[in-house]
Amino acid sequence: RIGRWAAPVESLHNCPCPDMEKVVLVTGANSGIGLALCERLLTEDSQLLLCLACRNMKRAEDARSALLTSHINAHIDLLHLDVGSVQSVLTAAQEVKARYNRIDFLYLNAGIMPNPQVDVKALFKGLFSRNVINMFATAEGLLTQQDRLNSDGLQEVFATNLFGHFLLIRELEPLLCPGGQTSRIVWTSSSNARRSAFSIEDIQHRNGTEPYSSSKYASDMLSLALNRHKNSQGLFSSVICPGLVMTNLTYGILPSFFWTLIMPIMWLIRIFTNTFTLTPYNGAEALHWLFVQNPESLDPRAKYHSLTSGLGKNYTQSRQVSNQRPLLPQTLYCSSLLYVNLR
Ligand SMILES: NC(=O)C1=CN([C@@H]2O[C@H](COP(=O)(O)OP(=O)(O)OC[C@H]3O[C@@H](n4cnc5c(N)ncnc54)[C@H](OP(=O)(O)O)[C@@H]3O)[C@@H](O)[C@H]2O)C=CC1
Ligand SMILES: CC(C)=CCC[C@@H](C)[C@H]1CC[C@H]2C3=C(CC[C@]12C)[C@@]1(C)CCC(=O)C[C@@H]1CC3
Repeated sequence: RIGRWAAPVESLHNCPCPDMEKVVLVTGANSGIGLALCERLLTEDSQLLLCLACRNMKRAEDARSALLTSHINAHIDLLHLDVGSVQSVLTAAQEVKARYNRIDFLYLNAGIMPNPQVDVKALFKGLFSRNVINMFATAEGLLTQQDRLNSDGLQEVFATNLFGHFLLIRELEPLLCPGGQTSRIVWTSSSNARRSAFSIEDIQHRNGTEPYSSSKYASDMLSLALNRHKNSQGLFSSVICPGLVMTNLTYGILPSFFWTLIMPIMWLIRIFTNTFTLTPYNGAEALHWLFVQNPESLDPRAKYHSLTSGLGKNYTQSRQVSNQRPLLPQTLYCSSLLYVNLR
């Protein structure tokens, strides 16, 4: 399995899509940043074949209807995918292989942060420290989560944010870079990704209280490793950070009325950090920006940040992924392969 990447000719069948139409699959496409991305992609390219991969088909249908109101002739497919379930990923990948002959863009956007807790004491202490801007940009030291085991016996955050997506990539290998074309993978990571939250001895973050931060750091490292292994075959992986965005995920941290109350403060903070993108449209900036870039011009070690200035201007900035342990991407990649092959 490890050596399998190029598309066998016999897998190129039953394709409903004309040759020039880009096939784009987005996980977690029914709300927040994923849905905003879909809207922006359809505005950018009306010829797209867009596949919304979602765990809840009612929400997926609603998202498709919303997208079709502004893009009447858009080609939008739905796919049932619970990225946190091994069986669902395998079934969904089979379905994708039956429907399409290639994937041009795979946006790995679905993500969870279960039972988040804000450390109010650390927040107040941070407000009066020199580290205040960094604290607002990265939430360092502010957030913990309570993870649990899923029905596959994996930690839920690891399974959803990282492993399910890695398994999906592996299963979709035959559709990536067929016939020498390029394919792109884009991970929605986070400024909350922190090296110190990740341990190769505890990949699933069973024993800690920052599984979200850990899983996002791991996705940064996996993307690095994918680039090392697959760039020469035409597969390019990128990670983005959407900033702080008001979505269901953030409404799980603090209630929406509280966010509405402190909105003026957040606009003020935006002047100093630019990372308070706040709307899903703004947060999807880097995801959209990558769509229109030539992959060969991208830095494989970069993390692309969606930023919004105090005056509301959106832009994308690249910063280096922090990797102070050069062997980590490789080790994580091999460990993930092991997980996939042991499933
Ligand atoms: N909001 C923010 O400030 C930031 C968000 N991010 C990242 O952005 C990404 C999108 O999140 P955001 O838009 O904010 O939040 P949302 O909760 O609005 O979106 C998350 C999406 O992922 C889907 N999802 C969750 N679990 C699964 C699963 N097991 N299988 C399939 N789909 C699933 C959700 O589906 P459902 O509706 O069914 O729950 C939803 O569509 C996440 O990866 C998040 O970590 C990163 C940095 C900041
Ligand atoms: C006055 C004010 C803005 C109070 C809010 C304090 C905190 C709740 C936020 C400060 C920085 C935020 C942040 C996130 C969540 C909410 C904060 C901790 C994220 C962790 C959300 C998910 C991510 O992936 C990154 C975000 C970084 C910043």
